[in-house]
Amino acid sequence: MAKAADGDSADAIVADGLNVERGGRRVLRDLAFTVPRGSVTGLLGPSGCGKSTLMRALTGVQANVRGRLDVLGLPAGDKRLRDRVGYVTQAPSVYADLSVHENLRYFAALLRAPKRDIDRVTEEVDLAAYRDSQVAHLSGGQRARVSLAAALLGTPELLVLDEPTVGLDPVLRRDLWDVFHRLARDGVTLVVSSHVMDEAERCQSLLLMRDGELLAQETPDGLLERTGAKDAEAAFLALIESEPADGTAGGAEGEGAAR
Ligand SMILES: Nc1ncnc2c1ncn2[C@@H]1O[C@H](COP(=O)(O)OP(=O)(O)OP(=O)(O)O)[C@@H](O)[C@H]1O
Repeated sequence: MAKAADGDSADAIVADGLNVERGGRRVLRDLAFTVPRGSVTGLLGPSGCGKSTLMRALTGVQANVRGRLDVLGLPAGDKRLRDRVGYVTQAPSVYADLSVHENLRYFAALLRAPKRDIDRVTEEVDLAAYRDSQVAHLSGGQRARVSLAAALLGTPELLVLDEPTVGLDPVLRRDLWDVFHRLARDGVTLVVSSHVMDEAERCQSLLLMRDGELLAQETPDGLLERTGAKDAEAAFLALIESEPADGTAGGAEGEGAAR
C-alpha cells in the first residue's frame, strides 16, 4: 500500500479550528492541537466537557464536524482509515452470549484480520485463561478488556479509547496502562480519555478540556511546572481558576464554520 497516498504525516492527529455542534449547541469550540505518532495522549476533563464527542469526531462517527481534523494524514472518517483506527466506546461493544474467542473470531472476520491475531490480542489483554468463557459470565473489567482486544485486531495505528479504565481495580488499571505503553512503544498512537486526574501522570501528553474548549496541551511535568501544583488534579483546578469560566476564551459564540 502506498504510504504517501495514505497519509505519512509525522503527527497522528492534527486539529485546527475544530468545531462540533450537537443538539443545536456548539460542544467543541475551535480546538487546535496535534498528537504525535507512537505516544499515549490523555484526554482529560470533567464530565460533559466534550471528550466523547472529540473521540467520535476522530473516528468519523460524529455529525456536524467543522474545521480541520486529520487522522494519520487523512481527513477523519475517510474510508481508508477504517482498518487503521480502533475505537473502544464506554459501553462494552461485544456480544454477551458469545465466548471471548467467538467474539474475537467474529470481529476478526468482519475486519478481515488474520486468524493469528485472535490469540495475540487475547494474550495482550491477559484473557487467555478466559478464552472459552461466555462474556456474560465475566467481570466488568474483563468485559472491558474483551472490547479492547477486539479493537486491537488487525493492528490499528491509532487507538481511541473512551474511559477504558472506568470501574477497574488499581491492579487492572495498572496492567491496562502497561498494555497501552507497550503498544505505544510498538508505534501505535493512543488517545485515552479519563476523568480521573491521577491517570494524567501515566500519559506522555495531555489534552485538558473544559466546556468544549481546550484549556491546555501539556506534558504531565509541564503541567505541574506551569501551575506550581503538586499533582494533576490540583494543576487542573489551578488552570481552571486562571481561565475565564464563561466559554469566551475560544472566540465568538456565533456560527461554528471555522476554516
Ligand atoms: N446526542 C447528543 N445530543 C445533543 N447533545 C449531546 C449529545 N451527546 C452529548 N451531548 C452534549 O455534548 C456535550 C459533550 O458531551 P460528551 O459526551 O462529549 O462529554 P464527555 O466529556 O465525554 O462526558 P463524560 O465524561 O460524562 O462521558 C455535553 O454537553 C452533552 O450534553
